[in-house]
Amino acid sequence: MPMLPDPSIKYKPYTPLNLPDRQWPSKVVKKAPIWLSTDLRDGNQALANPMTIEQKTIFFKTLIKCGFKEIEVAYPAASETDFNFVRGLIEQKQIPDDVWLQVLTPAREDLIKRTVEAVAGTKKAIIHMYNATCPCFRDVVFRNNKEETIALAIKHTKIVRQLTDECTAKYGTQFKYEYSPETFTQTEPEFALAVCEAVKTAWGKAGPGEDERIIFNLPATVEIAPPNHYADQIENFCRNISERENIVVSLHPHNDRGQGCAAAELALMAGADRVEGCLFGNGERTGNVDIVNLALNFYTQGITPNLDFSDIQSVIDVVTSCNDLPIHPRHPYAGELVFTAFSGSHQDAIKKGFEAQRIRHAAAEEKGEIKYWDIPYLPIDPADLGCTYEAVIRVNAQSGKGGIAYLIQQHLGLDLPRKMQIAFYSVIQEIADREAREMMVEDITTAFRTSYKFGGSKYEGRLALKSFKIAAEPAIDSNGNEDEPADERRLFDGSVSVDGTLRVIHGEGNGPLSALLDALRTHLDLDFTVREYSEHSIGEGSSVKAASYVEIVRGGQDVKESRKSSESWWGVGVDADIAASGLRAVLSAVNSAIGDRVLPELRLSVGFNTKSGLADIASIILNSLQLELPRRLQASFFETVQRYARDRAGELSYSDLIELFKDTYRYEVPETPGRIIIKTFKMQESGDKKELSGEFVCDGKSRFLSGTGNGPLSALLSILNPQINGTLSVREYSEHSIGEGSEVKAVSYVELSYDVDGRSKRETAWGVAADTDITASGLKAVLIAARRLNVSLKPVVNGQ
Ligand SMILES: CC(=O)SCCNC(=O)CCNC(=O)[C@H](O)C(C)(C)COP(=O)(O)OP(=O)(O)OC[C@H]1O[C@@H](n2cnc3c(N)ncnc32)[C@H](O)[C@@H]1OP(=O)(O)O
Ligand SMILES: CC(C)C(=O)C(=O)O
Repeated sequence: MPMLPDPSIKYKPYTPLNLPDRQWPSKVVKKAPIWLSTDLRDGNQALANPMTIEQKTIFFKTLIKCGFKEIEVAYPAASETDFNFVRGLIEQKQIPDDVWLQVLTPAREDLIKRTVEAVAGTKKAIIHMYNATCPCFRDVVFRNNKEETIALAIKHTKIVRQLTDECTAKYGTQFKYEYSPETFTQTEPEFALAVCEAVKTAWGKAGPGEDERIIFNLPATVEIAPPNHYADQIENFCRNISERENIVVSLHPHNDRGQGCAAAELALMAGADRVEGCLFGNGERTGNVDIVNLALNFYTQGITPNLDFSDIQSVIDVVTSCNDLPIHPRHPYAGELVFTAFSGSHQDAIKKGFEAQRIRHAAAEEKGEIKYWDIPYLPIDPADLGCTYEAVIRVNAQSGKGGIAYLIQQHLGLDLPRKMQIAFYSVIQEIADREAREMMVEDITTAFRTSYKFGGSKYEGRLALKSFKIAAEPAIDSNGNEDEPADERRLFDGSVSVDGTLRVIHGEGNGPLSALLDALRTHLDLDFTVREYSEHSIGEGSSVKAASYVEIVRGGQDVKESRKSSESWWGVGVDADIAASGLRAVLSAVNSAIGDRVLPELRLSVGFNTKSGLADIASIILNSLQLELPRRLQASFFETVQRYARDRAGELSYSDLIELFKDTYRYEVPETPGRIIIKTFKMQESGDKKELSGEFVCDGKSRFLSGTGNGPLSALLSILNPQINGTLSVREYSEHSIGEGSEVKAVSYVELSYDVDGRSKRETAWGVAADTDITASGLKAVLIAARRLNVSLKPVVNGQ
């Protein structure tokens, strides 16, 4: 059957109340009402499979935990289950002293008796009696006229009074009485008032004390009108019922028009004191009013709701399992999608909102002001309900850069610059479109790591920084201006893995990044310049790290061109050292830029292009012996290599080169009896100095010698210098480890200079040595350098 073109031939509109002086529209509710949960009665009676005693017990405990002080637990006359459940609660003393047990009964003597019996012995009980008062029910269900309806209510109220008085006398149970004219909203307003006046008189003991007041529960049993009509009806009732102070006006909205919450809120403005409803809106048909929704509406107005949903998920779990009904994903406050934004503009606003709020809160904190929650699209802080921000932003093809950047910030701690957000957004968009699915956080972080070669060896790109040193040297002041100090130039010396092979590279620039780019240009033929750079810190205290972001463009363009260039690549780097984070960011961007481009191979070049030749030879030593030669040693060895190659007409293989290195520096070559050998040694503290003592063999003669210095090397020189003609001193020293775990060794590089009186030229030589003991490696390196300098020993006097 189609819908009617003119529904007025079938449905009557509601009759508005003539209340021209209504006050409620300008009232503001400033405190939460008394709440009654009727989950275990109205909610339960609406279930296909009403709850078992076990389920009701679990639910009851949850309601107590949420803070309900009035709970309608059953319709005890309806079933053994309900009756026994109530008895169980009482007999097992499961009811806190401040909680009222409410039970429902129709206006029938036998059923009232059974109901009072159910609660006998409990501390506090509310007997809730109802009978139908509206014309349709009067005529159709009860076939009673108005007088008979009032008489029924009076008679059974008196029965309730008598039975409860007897129960109080016998068991000490304290009673309140609640009466519901069903369905209030469809009852003539003056008749609803007349019935309630009659019931109040019949009850005979309503007073102004908190526990003396009679409860008139005014149900919108079926929601048949807009919420303003309910508010008018409630205001009219409150204004016209006598002894208002002796009455609790209670609301019992249903949700047939989907306006249960609105009706309750307007009716509270109209003067009601109490609300009956169910968690998440279970109940007959479309349900009772949702108390969680109402309570949290109060909360988000800054009003304490007197109910606690700070672990809303545990409440959802109990309610859904006991009711065996799901909660809609869009259900206010509780649905799994209600704190989630998929769409780009929402995500962007939320991200900006969090940033702005952080700043606002910091300022408010300083001024001792309230830190108000004010985030676009999020009326409540999910954390207040025990939810995480995890699901606030979820990404699909409708999402924008802001949301994606938010997730990167949340999960990787990176605050991407705006232009990089745009660049990464297109990466995600492409995947989301192609795969036509939601992008989970892990999809996004993995795409980020893969795109920017970020996050450890697993994501390493074709170029990866292995070690580096940045040195400063004064720049030549081209202006010749002596008043201002000249800027310093930066020298980059480092090793970079290039497609798995270690390469030693050197470069110079105004700063570390341009020095690295210069090194890439020189050694790998990669020409890029930085167009944008930014950085921020991650974390605090000793664990603080720097995150750097760079945008590079092709080199060889002038500033104007490079500013306009539409082709650019972004990179990111994180490191405890800020220079390292910037260098990593450059390599990350370069990795994107080079794609599959073939890079110049590592070759043995001993020609006159010293910059790359020197580095290539250092790279070969690094790859074969794992030795990271200091810059000056590279230069020194390079000269040796060039001489060697010249003597052999340029013929030099990789293995020749390695042998040449070992031979030159006596590296990993068994010690041959030299002019000075250390056989055994001991280091010990001597005041704030170090004392070295040991057995030395000088020109084949064993000597026990000792000396002190600031460290082992100066202590050794203090031993050697008195034995030789001239003076040895350390010009440069460095060390690093090679190998891993128990195989780890220290390698020391020492450059000694040798001054001999009468010789105009000071001689220098390098020594390289490795040992599992770092002191021994340093001492050995000194002795190798000394032997290479051909120091002449003084003659031995008296065995000394
Ligand atoms: C709006 C609400 O939610 S009201 C609460 C509704 N909840 C329930 O009905 C759940 C529990 N109900 C039950 O278990 C049963 O209906 C019982 C035990 C109360 C009564 O069962 P029965 O005696 O078999 O009667 P039945 O279920 O047919 O109820 C209808 C009878 O009760 C009468 N009745 C209905 N409401 C009331 C009332 N509030 N006061 C007095 N009598 C009433 C009807 O007029 C009808 O009487 P009739 O048999 O003389 O025509
Ligand atoms: C018993 C009454 C209050 C009721 O449940 C209703 O009218 O919906």
